[in-house]
Amino acid sequence: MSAPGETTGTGPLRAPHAKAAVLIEALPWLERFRGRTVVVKYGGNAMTDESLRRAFADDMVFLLHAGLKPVVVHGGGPQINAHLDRLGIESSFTAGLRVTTPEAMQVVRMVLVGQVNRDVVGLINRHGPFAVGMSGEDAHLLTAVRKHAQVDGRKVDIGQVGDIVKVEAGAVRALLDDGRIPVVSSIARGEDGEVYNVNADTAAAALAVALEAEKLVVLTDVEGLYADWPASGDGGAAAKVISHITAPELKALLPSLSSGMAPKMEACLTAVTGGVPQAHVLDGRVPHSVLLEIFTDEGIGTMVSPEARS
Ligand SMILES: Nc1ncnc2c1ncn2[C@@H]1O[C@H](COP(=O)(O)OP(=O)(O)O)[C@@H](O)[C@H]1O
Ligand SMILES: CC(=O)N[C@@H](CCC(=O)OP(=O)(O)O)C(=O)O
Repeated sequence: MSAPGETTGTGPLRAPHAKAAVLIEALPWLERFRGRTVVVKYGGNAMTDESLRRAFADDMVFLLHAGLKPVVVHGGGPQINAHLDRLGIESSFTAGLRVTTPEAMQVVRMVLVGQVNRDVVGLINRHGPFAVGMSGEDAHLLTAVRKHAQVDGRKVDIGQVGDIVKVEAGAVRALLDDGRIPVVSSIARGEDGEVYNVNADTAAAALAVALEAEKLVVLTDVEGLYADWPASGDGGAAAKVISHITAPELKALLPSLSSGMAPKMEACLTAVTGGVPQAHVLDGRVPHSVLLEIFTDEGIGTMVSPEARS
């Protein structure tokens, strides 16, 4: 590692200027986002590599020190799958949502709240006393009702999966005002006394709307929304990522989307139609993708905006 002021790479004169240019490029974005809330959905598929996990935690602490108010909503689909497998419990998905039996619900809650949430909080807190973990059940943060999936125009029962009907974000706001980073698991309470499994993209969007966030950032394991999925699904040279899509365009595209992308893009649509100025789907496999998106001129991944950019 080089000491401050030392030069590396392309030459003794250019390197410091290039570094200064990177910092200065961030200035308008620092001015724009200072004091603003950014909700970051951290998908289970983007959590598998240790160095990427550390880079993610660095990014959240960087945002905090830069004067933004980051809120993390995490997933953990692959981690839940692994635990269900170990227990010999079968799991299946309908329209991108886990069919959640009462038995599976216990595992979902245990893995998200007891394992993944703790891991994310621990990673961030290597930097200091910043992250505070919460389940969506805590302080009535997320209230849900039982959801049914729509398959070919039919309502299909998918068990204890919830649709969020109410967000009481007071506890999250209090943490933000105290300079903390709330880390939220996507479990919701029901007014019927049940506990519900909520897709983490959906939970992040609902929270972004309730907090009047400036941005929703969704980290996943692809570059963004591919136009010609599944043909471009290997991410090869021919893969075409949609860099910008408006809410009306996305609404028209939604019925054709499959698997995990369906709830993800629906969440982006919910966010921007609910008043969040921008939602982004980014590649969580790229180190520091959140910082690149927020603080550099060329956006990455797929951006969803309410209307066309002027
Ligand atoms: N049009 C599309 N563009 C990109 N990925 C898509 C598309 N349609 C389906 N997918 C799939 O959706 C996945 C992301 O959803 P998911 O697995 O639920 O991720 P996460 O755990 O990050 O929420 C991608 O890895 C890809 O396999
Ligand atoms: C209803 C539903 O599908 N819930 C998800 C919750 C976790 C999640 O969304 O995790 P990712 O973001 O990693 O996909 C599940 O049980 O897998």
